[in-house]
Amino acid sequence: MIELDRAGRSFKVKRALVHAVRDLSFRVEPGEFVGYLGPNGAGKSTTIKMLCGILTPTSGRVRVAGLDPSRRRTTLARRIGVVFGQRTTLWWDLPLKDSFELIRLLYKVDRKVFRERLDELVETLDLAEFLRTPVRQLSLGQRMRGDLTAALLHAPDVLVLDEPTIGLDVISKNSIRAFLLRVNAERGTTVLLTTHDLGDIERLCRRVMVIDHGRLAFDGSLEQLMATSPEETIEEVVTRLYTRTGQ
Ligand SMILES: Nc1ncnc2c1ncn2[C@@H]1O[C@H](COP(=O)(O)OP(=O)(O)OP(=O)(O)O)[C@@H](O)[C@H]1O
Repeated sequence: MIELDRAGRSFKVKRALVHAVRDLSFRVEPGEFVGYLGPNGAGKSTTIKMLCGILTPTSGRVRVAGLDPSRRRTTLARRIGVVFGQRTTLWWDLPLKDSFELIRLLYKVDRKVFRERLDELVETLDLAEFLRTPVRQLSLGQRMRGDLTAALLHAPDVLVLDEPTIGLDVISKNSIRAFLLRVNAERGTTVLLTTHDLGDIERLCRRVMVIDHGRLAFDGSLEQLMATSPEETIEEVVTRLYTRTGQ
């Protein structure tokens, strides 16, 4: 579903070249739920931007659902849903339901199918009482549930989440985590999740990839990650991994 083959992305900053992602190769199969970890500046957002077609790789190859994201961005948009926890993709001044209707029109989703999907998402994410509220008046947790709904209305095969639980309280976090597990289990949606919250990883991800300095530093199951140092907590294991690769 996701395939990177020696993908790289560099940026020219003044006269220097910053290698945000180097020689990155991995595959994510349909239905997997993968955590994508790494310290600040490791290259996670750059990877995600290449997956959505926002950034073109400067070397190597990226494929999502068999498509080259930067060349087939419009076609890919129908297969992928993306949530950036740090900023909304909803229309700031519009009531939530109007944002959803605009998404229906943009993706040309059949009215009846849309209604059914929206009803289900609104019920699961408990959004009914906020549908008429402008996005700018929503709390962070309410807004995040709105963003998740928006990302799933066109029933994508792949869901890419960039810090979807950032700033949320424990209750909101737990409800979003339960929702994501359900989407993955019931719809078979492939999920790639970037987070600094290791609770997200423990609760959600069967597989974990760690990137540092643009390179893959670990790729394996959560059990394998923990088995690298059985006495340690996940925070300790990840800290050690970040420190080691950061040297
Ligand atoms: N547009 C850009 N121009 C120049 N350098 C960039 C650009 N985007 C990212 N970088 C650099 O690439 C590296 C990787 O950045 P990226 O945003 O992918 O990291 P990240 O893992 O998402 O970090 P964080 O956890 O802090 O969000 C950093 O050194 C960053 O400064």
